[in-house]
Amino acid sequence: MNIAIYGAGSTGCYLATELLLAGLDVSLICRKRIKHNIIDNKGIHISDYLGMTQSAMPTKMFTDVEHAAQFDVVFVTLKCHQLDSNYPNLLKITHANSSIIFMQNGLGSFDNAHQLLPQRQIYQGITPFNVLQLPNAHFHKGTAGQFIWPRCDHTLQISHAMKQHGLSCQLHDDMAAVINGKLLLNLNNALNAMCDLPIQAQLKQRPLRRVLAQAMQEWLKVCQQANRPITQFTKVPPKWVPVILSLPDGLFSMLAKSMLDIDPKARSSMWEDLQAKRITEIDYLNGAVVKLGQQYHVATPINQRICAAIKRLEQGETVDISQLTANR
Ligand SMILES: NC(=O)C1=CN([C@@H]2O[C@H](COP(=O)(O)OP(=O)(O)OC[C@H]3O[C@@H](n4cnc5c(N)ncnc54)[C@H](OP(=O)(O)O)[C@@H]3O)[C@@H](O)[C@H]2O)C=CC1
Ligand SMILES: CC(C)(CO)C(=O)C(=O)O
Repeated sequence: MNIAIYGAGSTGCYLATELLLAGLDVSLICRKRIKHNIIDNKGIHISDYLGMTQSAMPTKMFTDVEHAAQFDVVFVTLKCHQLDSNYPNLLKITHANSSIIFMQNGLGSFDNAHQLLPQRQIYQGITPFNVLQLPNAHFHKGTAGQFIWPRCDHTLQISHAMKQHGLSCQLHDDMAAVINGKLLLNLNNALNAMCDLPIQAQLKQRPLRRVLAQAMQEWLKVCQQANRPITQFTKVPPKWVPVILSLPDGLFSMLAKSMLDIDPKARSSMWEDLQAKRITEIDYLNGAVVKLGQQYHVATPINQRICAAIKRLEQGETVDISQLTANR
């Protein structure tokens, strides 16, 4: 089985390293700057918030698909808005028995995949933790979790190889529920980017927690109305997460120890996007809640305001976050 990571950046390089450490054949399809960085630093270096460090060199690295082989499994770790233009390349580097696993956050990014990738096994996977790209081909995992993939023949083989090397992943049968559950957590990406604080410091501020709680309540209402199942990612069921977030500081720190037990420097990927002046994934996160809210007649005023604020930040304008937190 040969594996490719298509669009290897933060999460893709981290994933590639875990798979290489499991003894698998893993190639990257990546930008020239990533390839040269990995060569100059003699491999990809990963670390995590618990002190783990590991390194590995990809089997091969391609900066265009013309010279790439056909792969049995392709993990697509592009940003949401980069998918549409890359379907022809994904078709070229796969065959009729390939599995293509899309690892994007949020909803709606791979709506066109089934039509544009005929005769391919198409799945969605999830990275439930944060990865920060540091200098010298170093990728740091700042929060807890394991890669989550759909159960299929290829992921069963990968999971087996990982287990044999002391690594782990989770396989699920109902990825739609997992995606809905992950979106609940990703509703914090925009707020984290806007307040410009590490996630841990942000969660210590009750007004910011209460805005997040309201954004989550809106998504939970949409899920209920639309009959969408939602997987539990936290110690408590999804409907309790906004309740706990809204508690006064003392009670929150007591009850939400695991939420706060993260790298004190970890930030959301949207914070990284705004810092790098890249377009964000807001349309697929809070924007997806607004869109489904309209479809199912659920009001989503907080998510609408968050989307509008992020759009202003994308345009280089400033945003006063106290307008969102006022009276909360
Ligand atoms: N970062 C994180 O902590 C987490 C991210 N996620 C999700 O995972 C997905 C991927 O995020 P992330 O890993 O941060 O994204 P990155 O931007 O770090 O990685 C994507 C990479 O693909 C490159 N790329 C784009 N087009 C091509 C192409 N045609 N050929 C080769 N390379 C290409 C990008 O280059 P360029 O920048 O030049 O476009 C970039 O290096 C997102 O949906 C995100 O929401 C989920 C959990 C955590
Ligand atoms: C892990 C988490 C929820 C961290 O914010 C994330 O998915 C992201 O940064 O995109």
